[in-house]
Amino acid sequence: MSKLIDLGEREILKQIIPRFAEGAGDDCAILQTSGGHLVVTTDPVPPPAAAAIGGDNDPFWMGWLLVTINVSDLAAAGAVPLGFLAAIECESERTTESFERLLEGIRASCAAAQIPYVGGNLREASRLSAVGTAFGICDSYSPLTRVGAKEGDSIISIGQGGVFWRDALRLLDGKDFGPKDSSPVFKPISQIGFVHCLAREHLVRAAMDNSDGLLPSLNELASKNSLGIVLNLEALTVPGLTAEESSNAARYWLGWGDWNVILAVSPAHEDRLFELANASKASAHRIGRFTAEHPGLVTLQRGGNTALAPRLESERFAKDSWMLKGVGEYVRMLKEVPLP
Ligand SMILES: Nc1ncnc2c1ncn2[C@@H]1O[C@H](COP(=O)(O)OP(=O)(O)O)[C@@H](O)[C@H]1O
Ligand SMILES: Cc1ncc(C[n+]2csc(CCOP(=O)(O)OP(=O)(O)O)c2C)c(N)n1
Ligand SMILES: [Mg+2]
Repeated sequence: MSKLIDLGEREILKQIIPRFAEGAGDDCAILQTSGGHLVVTTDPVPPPAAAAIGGDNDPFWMGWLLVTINVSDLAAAGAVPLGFLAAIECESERTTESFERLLEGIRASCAAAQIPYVGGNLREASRLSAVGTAFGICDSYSPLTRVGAKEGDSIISIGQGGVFWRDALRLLDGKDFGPKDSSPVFKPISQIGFVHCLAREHLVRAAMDNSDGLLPSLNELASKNSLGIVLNLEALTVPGLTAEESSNAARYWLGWGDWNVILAVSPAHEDRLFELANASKASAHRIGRFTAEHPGLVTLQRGGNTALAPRLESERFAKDSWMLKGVGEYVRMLKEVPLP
């Protein structure tokens, strides 16, 4: 009898789930209604980096992250947010003050994402955990999915990369990283405010959020679209780096934590996309392109040097998952993966 760990999360989602659920396999479920497409997603919150890396156990950060994780999937679908629900399990001995900090985090993150916090569930348990559900709508246009990229399309990140690991590594080294309120280590922000503007104008061929990290997301896009991807490491710049840090800029982009949406965009639509991004003060970066060569694979390029992208997975139910060993193992991998 085989076990889930023999398959790993990706194979479970590929081989088992589709036999039971319709339409699984994208960032959101999509339901057609008379008023457009309803877009729905649900995800639990892991131990927030605020605690795991920042050593700050205020439940506010967990509430904040719960919303960002879910809303980021809505952003990837190009949806406009409609409502958020939180199913919370909590110890009966927890103070009301601590419980309210969790709710304050949810409320503040919902306000930042402009999504109303409209309900959820509450029951007692031996430890605090929460699962979010977010609803959105694409009224007069189709939701974005991971499939649809064409050879020659540009890969554009909506959202700045690398800031999470710039700050996280400073924190782990005991250095100053600025105010908690403006760092994605504590207050990660999704791209929900902007991606729908692009979807509405049909400027995007495929999209996915980078919640598992940039490299796994690019691998998934390459695989789902049967195309190769070339990631241009020189395009992966990070603001505010010291001279010492600047040689690691590309590396900082590769891990999870920045909550960006990665797009496939026809070169014909790029000018309009950057025009809209400027007008909305959204951050957009052309970081690579889709190719017909090496379908399913991601190649890293720096000048004339190229190399196959290393494995930097956050796969659940996997024997080699860093999640079994803790975030320190991920930090080690991120610092050590060989790059051209
Ligand atoms: N228990 C489940 N039942 C049905 N579909 C599922 C289940 N777990 C995951 N899926 C589907 O598999 C896909 C991938 O899930 P997941 O990795 O959680 O996506 P994301 O990383 O965007 O949160 C999604 O389409 C999701 O709806
Ligand atoms: C502030 C913060 N940012 C990022 C992380 C890391 N992180 C949060 S959710 C997640 C897994 C991916 O999330 P999602 O794709 O939404 O869920 P899943 O695929 O596990 O269902 C990771 C690696 C963290 N723990 N804390
Ligand atoms: Mg999920």
